[in-house]
Amino acid sequence: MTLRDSTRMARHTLALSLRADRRVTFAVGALVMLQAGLAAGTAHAQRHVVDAADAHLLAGLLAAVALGMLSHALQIIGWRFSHNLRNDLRDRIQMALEQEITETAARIPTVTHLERADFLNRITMLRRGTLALSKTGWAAAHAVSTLVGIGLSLWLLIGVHPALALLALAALPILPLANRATRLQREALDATVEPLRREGLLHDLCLNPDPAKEIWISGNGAELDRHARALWEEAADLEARARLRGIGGEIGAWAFYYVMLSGALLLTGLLLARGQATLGDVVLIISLAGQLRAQQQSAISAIALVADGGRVAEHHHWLLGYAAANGAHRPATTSPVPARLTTGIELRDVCFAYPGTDTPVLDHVNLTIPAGASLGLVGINGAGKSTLIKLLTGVHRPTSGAILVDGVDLRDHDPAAWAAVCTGTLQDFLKLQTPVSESVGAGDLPRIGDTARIERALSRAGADGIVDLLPSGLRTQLGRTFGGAELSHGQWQRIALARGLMREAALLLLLDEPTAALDPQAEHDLFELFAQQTRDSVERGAITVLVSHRFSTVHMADHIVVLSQGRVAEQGSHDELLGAGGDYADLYRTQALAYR
Ligand SMILES: Nc1ncnc2c1ncn2[C@@H]1O[C@H](COP(=O)(O)OP(=O)(O)OP(=O)(O)O)[C@@H](O)[C@H]1O
Repeated sequence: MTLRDSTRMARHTLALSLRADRRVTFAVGALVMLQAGLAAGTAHAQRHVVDAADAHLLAGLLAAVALGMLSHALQIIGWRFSHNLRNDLRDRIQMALEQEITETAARIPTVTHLERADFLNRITMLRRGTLALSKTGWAAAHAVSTLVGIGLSLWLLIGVHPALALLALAALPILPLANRATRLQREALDATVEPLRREGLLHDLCLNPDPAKEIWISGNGAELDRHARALWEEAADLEARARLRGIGGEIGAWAFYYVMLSGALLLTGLLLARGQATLGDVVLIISLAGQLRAQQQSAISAIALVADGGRVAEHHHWLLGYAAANGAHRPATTSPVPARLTTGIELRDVCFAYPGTDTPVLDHVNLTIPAGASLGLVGINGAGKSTLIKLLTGVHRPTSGAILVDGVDLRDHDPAAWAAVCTGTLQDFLKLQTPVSESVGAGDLPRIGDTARIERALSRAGADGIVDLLPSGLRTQLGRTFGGAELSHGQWQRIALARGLMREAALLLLLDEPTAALDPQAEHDLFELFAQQTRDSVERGAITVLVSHRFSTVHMADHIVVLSQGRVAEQGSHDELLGAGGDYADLYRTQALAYR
């Protein structure tokens, strides 16, 4: 944390406050600054009330009472107003910050960062700290106002006796200790991020219907709960100990302050006894001593809040740096995505390792998919098929090597523009719990209301029969979470497939085991349909890539690639691979025998 982080965040949050409501921001600013003079004004008036009464000056007494009342009333009313308005602004600043964080993370191309534990930890620390961030600007304004107020109180104290200025210095040791207390708390909060993320995940497992079924059968619920509770207790314990350590130091410093305050009162008593101070001065000291303590405490809290905002701002700074370094602010397109493919897609010496690992999942893959062709990808579990699909969509980028689209590196295309011409269904598809029309239409958001297209997609995915059985057809709410109709896993998969078929003019159709829950004949029929559509879309040069463990389906593809441990083990047409007599031929014959 640096002073620069704190200042930058204070300026940024005040700018957000202005953006949220200009007039209220200025009004609150004026009220906060007014507070500085009102405390001294009240004490000053009290002194004159006593001195005027002592001297039997009725006019002076009335004027001092009126001034004191006005000053005190403005102080209380101003504080109430500014406090409520500031809370409202703070909520709006916090919302704007949350939005900024989400948008910054969403602008980072690929999803690689979402699979990095350090990124997820940072984002969690940042999101847990948005309240602290949102307070930074107004805390800084409040600190300035109270410091001015302390200055005015001191000026009045010095007027009675210069030694009384020491009362202001007596609070100084509290400042670093209060700062230390918030630092310890923030460090504890940051240190508990990972255990609390684990705890949340474990509890979600028990509350989410899909994993909850397996947990029920395995009888692991109580154990998971115990484990989650232990993680929570560990985190709560760490935070509580940090709070106690912080408070311990502060108590000592406040004790010192009260010793000094007693000394100030004693000194004023002595001055009064010697006739060097008036009764009004004694009242002034008593009043200011109370006010000064409140002002000092307020200034210390405000400064500690600004410092805490600076600590969280360090995570904010990290996120902006990460986003900038990873292309979130790069000019959108260096090369426009073609409207049609003419040569096709080439993987040139592509290697890939998942973030945080060194193991190559794809190892020097060289492969050409001609425009207008269908590609079948086969290989045992873990061979790298889904990873290859993810690289083709731009969800991840090759660690080395390149993917060329009509000869242009995929990195040179705007990731969003490339994603807009890709479609398909992935292995871990979404079960969108919305009305059927939206669950399918979401595959092509601009056409979410195009009923004819939705019906066409459902029919191509063989899901029209499912909708016919639903009580309100396309308007039927899906999923139990909102009291809708529940589907079987295979039916959900057909809906997901229909969603993937919404983009009729896509250049790349990716099907990663899209029909694993369907019987082999249904999968065969569907892929026959897709292969035919690929051939029909010859003028767009669209490519279809299918991952499947069923050779009876894959054999229809124009080109087949066998992946083994991230490498291309064999490739060619079905006939070429059968003729080669390698692993593909063996596995094809084994499956053919099994289905005979
Ligand atoms: N998000 C990830 N982070 C780290 N490693 C991963 C990740 N996803 C997959 N892997 C690893 O990459 C390798 C290839 O996985 P991939 O999902 O591409 O295989 P696959 O051929 O599609 O397998 P399957 O037939 O089981 O779907 C596996 O060894 C897996 O452990």
